[in-house]
Amino acid sequence: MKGCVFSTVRIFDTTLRDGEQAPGIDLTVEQKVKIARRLADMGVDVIEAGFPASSEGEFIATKKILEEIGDMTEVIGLSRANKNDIDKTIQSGLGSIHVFIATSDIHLKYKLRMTREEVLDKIYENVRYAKDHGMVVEYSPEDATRTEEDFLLTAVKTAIDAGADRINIPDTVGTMQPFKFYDLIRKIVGVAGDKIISVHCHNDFGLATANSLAGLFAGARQVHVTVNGIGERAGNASLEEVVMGAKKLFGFNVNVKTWMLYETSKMISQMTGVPVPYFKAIVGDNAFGHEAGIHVHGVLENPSTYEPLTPEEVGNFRRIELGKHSGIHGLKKILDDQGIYLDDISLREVLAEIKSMADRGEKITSEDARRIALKYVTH
Ligand SMILES: CC(=O)SCCNC(=O)CCNC(=O)[C@H](O)C(C)(C)COP(=O)(O)OP(=O)(O)OC[C@H]1O[C@@H](n2cnc3c(N)ncnc32)[C@H](O)[C@@H]1OP(=O)(O)O
Ligand SMILES: CC(C)C(=O)C(=O)O
Repeated sequence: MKGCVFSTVRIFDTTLRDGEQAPGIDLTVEQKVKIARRLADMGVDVIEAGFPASSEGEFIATKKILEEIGDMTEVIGLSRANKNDIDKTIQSGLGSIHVFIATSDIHLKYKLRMTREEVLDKIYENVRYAKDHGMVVEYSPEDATRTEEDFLLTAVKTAIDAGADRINIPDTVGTMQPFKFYDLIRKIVGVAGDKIISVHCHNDFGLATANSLAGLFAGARQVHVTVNGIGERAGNASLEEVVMGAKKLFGFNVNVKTWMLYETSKMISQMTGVPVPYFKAIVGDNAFGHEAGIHVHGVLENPSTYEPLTPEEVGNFRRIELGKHSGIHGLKKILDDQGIYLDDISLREVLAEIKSMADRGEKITSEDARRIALKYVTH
C-alpha cells in the first residue's frame, strides 16, 4: 500500500470530549463512566475522557473513568497550553495529557493575541512541563490545516524537541481536501521521526471521514473519532465510518470489536438525545435496508451483490421492506418467513395490491402483506 508503513491504526475516541462539546450535549459523571466502559470494552485504544480544568464535574468524571477503565485503555485529558490546566490534569491522576495551542495566524491574531514566537515558546514550555511531570504528551497545533506550512512544521518540531510523544494534526474547521491532507500528513510524518502522527478531522464540508482516511493512508498511525460523528458544529469523523473504512477499504488492522458498533451507536444516541440519521453509514437503520425489487432479489441470492459489508460484522441488521418498488422475490421471502406459501399468480396479485397501496402513499408493513396474502390462501 503506497504511503502506508504501519498496519495497525490506533483509535483515539473523543466522544466524551469533542463529542460532548456540541451544544445540547451535557453528560453526567455516571453517563460518562458508562460510555467510557462501553468504549473500552469495544477496544478503542485511547479515550479522551474530558477537559479536567473545565468544570468540577469534568474533573470528577475524568478521575472516575481512569479508576474504572484505566487498566484496559489509555485515558487522556485535554489541556490548554498553560500550567493551571496541566496541573489540574495531573491532579486528576491521568498519566496522559493532550496539550493544544493554535498555530494559524487567524487564531493567533484574534483569539490568542500572540506572536508566532510566543506560541512556539508556549508549546515548548508546556509540553516540557507536562513531560517533566511524567506525562505521556500528545500535542495538537489547533487549526493546523489553516496554518502557514513552514510554521506548522516548526511548531511540530518544537513540540517534539520538548518531548511530545505524539503529534495530532487537527483540521479544526473541516476545510481540508483529502488530496491536500494526504500531502500535508506525508510532510509531517517526514519530520516527525518515530513519533506517532495522529489526525483529527471535522465534518463542516462532509469530508471528515475521507480526510481521516487520507491521513492514515499518508502514514498517520492514530485517528481521532467520535461515535455517530458527534462534535463541534457538523461534528467529527465518525468512529464507525473510519473504523470500517480503514479496515475494509484500506486493509488496516483496527483493535475495535466491530460487531459492537451498532449497539454502541444506539447507546450514545439514547444518552445524548441526538438521533442517528436513518441513512447514516454503518449504523443507520437503513444501512442494510432494501426495498427495490432488483436489489432484494440480488441480496437474497447473495448479499454481496448490494452490500459492501455484512450487517453482522457491525452488529446491524438487514431489513427487507415492502413498497411500490418491491418485486416478487422479496414479497415471497417476507411471506415465507411468516409461513405463508402462495402460488405465483396469487403472489402477483398480492404484489399488485401492495403497490397500489404504496402509490397512495401508504407505508406497507409485513403485517399488511400477511393480511392481504391470507385472502389468497386456500384451505
Ligand atoms: C478546537 C477545540 O475544540 S479546543 C477545546 C475547546 N473546548 C472548550 O472550550 C471546552 C471547555 N472550556 C471551558 O470550560 C472554558 O472555556 C475554560 C475553562 C477552558 C476557560 O474558560 P474562561 O477562563 O472563562 O475563558 P474563555 O473560555 O472565555 O476564553 C478562553 C481563554 O483561553 C485562551 N486560550 C484558548 N486556547 C488556548 C490554548 N490552547 N492555550 C492557552 N490559552 C488558550 C484564550 O486566549 C482565552 O484567554 P483570555 O481569557 O486570557 O482571553
Ligand atoms: C483540541 C483540538 C484537537 C480540536 O479539538 C480541534 O482542533 O478540533
